[in-house]
Amino acid sequence: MGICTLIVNPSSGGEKATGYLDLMRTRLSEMFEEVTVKKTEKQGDAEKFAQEAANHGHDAVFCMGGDGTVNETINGLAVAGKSVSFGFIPLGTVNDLARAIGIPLDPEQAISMLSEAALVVLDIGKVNDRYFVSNVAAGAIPEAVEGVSAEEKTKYGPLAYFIEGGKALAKQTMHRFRITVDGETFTQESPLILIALTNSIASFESFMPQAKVDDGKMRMVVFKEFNLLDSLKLLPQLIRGEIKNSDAVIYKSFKHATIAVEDGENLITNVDGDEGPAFPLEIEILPSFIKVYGPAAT
Ligand SMILES: Nc1ncnc2c1ncn2[C@@H]1O[C@H](COP(=O)(O)OP(=O)(O)OP(=O)(O)O)[C@@H](O)[C@H]1O
Repeated sequence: MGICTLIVNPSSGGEKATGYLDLMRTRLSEMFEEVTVKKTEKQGDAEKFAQEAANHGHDAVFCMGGDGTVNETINGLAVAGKSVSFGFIPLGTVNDLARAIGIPLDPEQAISMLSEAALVVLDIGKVNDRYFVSNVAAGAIPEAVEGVSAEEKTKYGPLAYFIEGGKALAKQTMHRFRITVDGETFTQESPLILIALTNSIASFESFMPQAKVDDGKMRMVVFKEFNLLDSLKLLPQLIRGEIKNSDAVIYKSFKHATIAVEDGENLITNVDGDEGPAFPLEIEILPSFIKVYGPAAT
C-alpha cells in the first residue's frame, strides 16, 4: 500500500484546514500503510516537507491548502526529482488547478473522491528557477494585484483580484516587452501578459477552454493597449472562451519563451497567485511531469 505525507497549511482558506484534517487522515490511512502529517508554519515549509518526503522514499505527497500551498508542494517534488504521486484538497479562494482537473471545490467531496480517484498526468511549467502548475502573469495588472491583502481576499474572494486589476487597467499603465516564443521574436507594449498551463485563470474557468492539463503546450496572451471600447468587446469574448480570436490580444501556443522588459522597469511577476521571479523570464514546459489524484474518467 505504500507510505505518504500529508502537508497541511492551517491558515489556508480562512483557517478551514484543521477542521478537515481528521477526515483526510482517515481517508489516507485506508489507502496507505503509513500517513505522516506535517503542518506548515510559514512560507517555504510546504516545499521543504514535500522535498523531504520524496527524498525519504514516500510514494505519495498530499497537501491541503490554497494555490500557494499546491505550488510549493509541486516545487518540492520537482526539486527532489523522484517519481512521487501528488494529491491535494483545495482550500483557497481561487483553486485554479482543482478547477482544471475537476477536483471538487468542496473539501469534503474532494476527500471522499480520493477513494475512487485515478492518477491523472499533468504538465507543469518552469519560470526561471521556480515551477508552476497554473499560470504566470506579468505587467501592470499583476503588479497591482500583488497588493491584494488577505482580508480583501477573505471579504471579496476572487473578485478582489479583478477590482485591483481593473484599477490598473483604468490607469492605462503599459510596459514595453521583448518576447521570444519558440524562436520568433517581437516587441509589444502591454498592460498584461498571461501564460496559462490550463483553462482556469484567477478562478475564471472559461478563460482558455482549449488548454488541457496534459497537452504538452502553454498559451500566452499578450494584451494590447486598451480603451473602453476594446474592453467592452473583449468581455464577451472572454466569457465565451474566445480570447484567442480577439484583436485586442496577441495569442501564442508554445513550449519555450523568454520575456524581457525593454523600458527598464523592475516589474514583479505573479506565479500561481503569489509573487514570482524577476525579469527577464525564461519559461518552459515540462510535459507529463507528475501524476495527480483526480476524478476517474467516466
Ligand atoms: N501556519 C501558517 N500561518 C500563516 N501563514 C502560513 C502558514 N503556513 C503557511 N503559510 C503561508 O500561506 C501561504 C499559502 O497560502 P495558500 O495559497 O495555500 O492559501 P490561501 O492564501 O488561503 O489561498 P489562495 O492563495 O487561493 O487565496 C504560503 O505562502 C505561506 O507563506
